[in-house]
Amino acid sequence: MSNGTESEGPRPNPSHIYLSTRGGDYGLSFETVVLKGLAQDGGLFLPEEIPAAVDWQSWKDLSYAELAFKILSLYISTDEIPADDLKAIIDRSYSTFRAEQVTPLVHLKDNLYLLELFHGPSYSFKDCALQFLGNLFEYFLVRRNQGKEGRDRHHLTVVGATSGDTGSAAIYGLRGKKDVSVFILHPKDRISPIQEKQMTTVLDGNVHNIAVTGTFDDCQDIVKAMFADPDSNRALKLGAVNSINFARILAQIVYYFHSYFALAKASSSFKVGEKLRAVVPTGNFGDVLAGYFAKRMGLPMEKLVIATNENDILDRFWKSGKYEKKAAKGPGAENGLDVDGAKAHESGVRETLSPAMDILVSSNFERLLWYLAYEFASSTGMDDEWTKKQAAQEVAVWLNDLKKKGGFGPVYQDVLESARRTFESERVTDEQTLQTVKKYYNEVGYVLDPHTAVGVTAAERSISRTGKEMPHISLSTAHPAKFAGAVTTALKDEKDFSFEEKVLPDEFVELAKKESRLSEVENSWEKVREMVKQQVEQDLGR
Ligand SMILES: Cc1ncc(COP(=O)(O)O)c(C=O)c1O
Ligand SMILES: N[C@@H](CCOP(=O)(O)O)C(=O)O
Repeated sequence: MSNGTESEGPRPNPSHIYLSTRGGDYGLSFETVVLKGLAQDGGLFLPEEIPAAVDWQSWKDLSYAELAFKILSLYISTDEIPADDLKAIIDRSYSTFRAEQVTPLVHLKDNLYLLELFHGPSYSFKDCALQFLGNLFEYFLVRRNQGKEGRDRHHLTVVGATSGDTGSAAIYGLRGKKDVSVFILHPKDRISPIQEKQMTTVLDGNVHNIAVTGTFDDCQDIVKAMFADPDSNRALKLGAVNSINFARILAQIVYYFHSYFALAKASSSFKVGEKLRAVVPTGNFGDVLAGYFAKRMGLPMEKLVIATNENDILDRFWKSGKYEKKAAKGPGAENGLDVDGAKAHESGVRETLSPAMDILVSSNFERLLWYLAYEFASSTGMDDEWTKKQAAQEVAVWLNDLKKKGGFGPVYQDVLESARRTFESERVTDEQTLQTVKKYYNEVGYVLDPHTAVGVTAAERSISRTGKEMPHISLSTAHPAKFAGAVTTALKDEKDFSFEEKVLPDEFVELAKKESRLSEVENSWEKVREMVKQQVEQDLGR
C-alpha cells in the first residue's frame, strides 16, 4: 500500500504501523498517530494488525505497570520509543493513582465483580489513559523540540470535547506541560457541578475551558470540524485527547488483562484460561473497544456486554442492524419529551442521570465497523491489501450516510451476526439506574455511581441469561461523588445514608471554595477556532 506510507525498506511489524479507517493513510508511525489524533480523511487510526498476546498467561503476576509495558510494547516499536523510555513513561503515569493495584477488583456478590477504574487524579476511568497520553505528548515534544527556540518549537494545541470526565482527566494530564495549550469544550449546563469545578478551577496558563451552548455531540462535531480543516491543522498543530486518539484505546486494554488476573487470584473457582464476561457502561465506545482489542489479542472473554443509558443508538444497532441517530418517535415527542417521557434535546439527545454517556454518535464505533467490514470482505479470499481497501470503502459509505441521512443500515446479516458473536447490548433507563444504586447500597453497602449502575443493571441481565457460573466483571467508570444529584436521589430515603460522610472525598469539598475560569461560546466551530487561535497566540507569547 502506498498512500501516505512513511516507511522505506523492509516492511515493519504490522502491529507497529497504522492505517486510517477511511483508507487515506497506511503505514503511519505510532508518533504520527498520537500527535495527529484524527486522520486527514476524517477516519480513525488503527494498527494494521492486532498483535497476538502469545505468552499472556505468563503475565499473571505482573504489576499494573509491568503489564502495561508488555501490552503497549506489542503496539509500539522500540525504534520509536526505546524500552527504558516506555517503562519510565508508564511508571510516571500510574504513580499518581491512589490505589496500589491502580484498578482494584471488588467482589459485589456471587460471581459478579466490579472493576474500580476511578482511583486516578480526576476520579474517573479516563485517568488510566490520559495520565499516559499526557506523558506521551511530553516525551514526543521534548524530542522534537531539542535545540529549537521560539516559533520553531512544535507547539501542540489540544482540542477536546467532554461530557464531563475526559475534560478533567485531560486537564490533570496536561496542566503546566511545556509546548502544549489545552482547550476543553463541554456542553453548557449539562455536566455535573463537581465535574465543572474539577475542570475550571485548574488555573494553569495553558488550560482553557469553553462552555458551548449545545450538546456533547455538538462539542465533538466542533472538534472533528477543526481537525478536518487543513488551515487549523497547519496553523495550530492540533492534538486529540478524546478516544479518537488511538493511544487512549491502547492504554485502556491494560485493565482488561489486569482484572482478569485479579479475578483468578480472588476466586477459587476461576482459573487462568477460563472465560468471563466484561460489562461496559458505554457512550463513545472507547472503553468497550479496548475490551474488543483485549479479546482479539487472546484474552478469554466469552462476550462483551455494552450497557447504554436511554441514549441507545448502539443498543438499537445490536437489535436491528440499523445505526440511526433518531429513534422512532412516540406520543410524548411533540411536548419536548421523547418516546417514554424522558426529556430530549432538540438534537435527539436525552438528558439522563448518567450524563457522561449522553452521546448520540459514538465515535469509536467507526473502528469496530472497520473490523466488521474487514472480516466480511476477507470472506472473498482476496489478498490483504484489497480487503483493507474494501473495508475502508464500506466504512466511508456508512459514515457518509450517517452524516447526510442521519443513519445507515440495516447492515448485511453476516456483519450483524459477527457483531453479535462478540457483543451483547442492554439499554438501561434512569428508573432502573436508581433502583440498582439503591439495591446495591441496601444489599452489600456499596455506593455505585449512575454510570456504573447502568453497567451493573446490564450485568444482572446478562447473568440471568448465562447462569451464575459465568463470572462477570462490570466496569466501574466513575467515583459516585462526581454525580451527587443522582446518588442522592437514589439514596435519600435510606436512614443511615449521608452523602457527605459516606461518599464525598475531602478533595471535592476543597474544590467548591476554589476560584474558577471559564469562557462561553455559541455552537459554531468557526467561532471556537477563532477563540483558540487568539488564545494560542497569547500562550506562545507567555
Ligand atoms: C463515567 C463514564 N462512564 C462511561 C463512559 C462511556 O465510556 P466510552 O465513551 O468509552 O464508551 C463515560 C464517557 O465516555 C464516562 O465518563
Ligand atoms: N464521556 C466522555 C465523552 C468523551 O469521550 P472520549 O472517551 O471519547 O473522550 C466524557 O466524559 O467526556
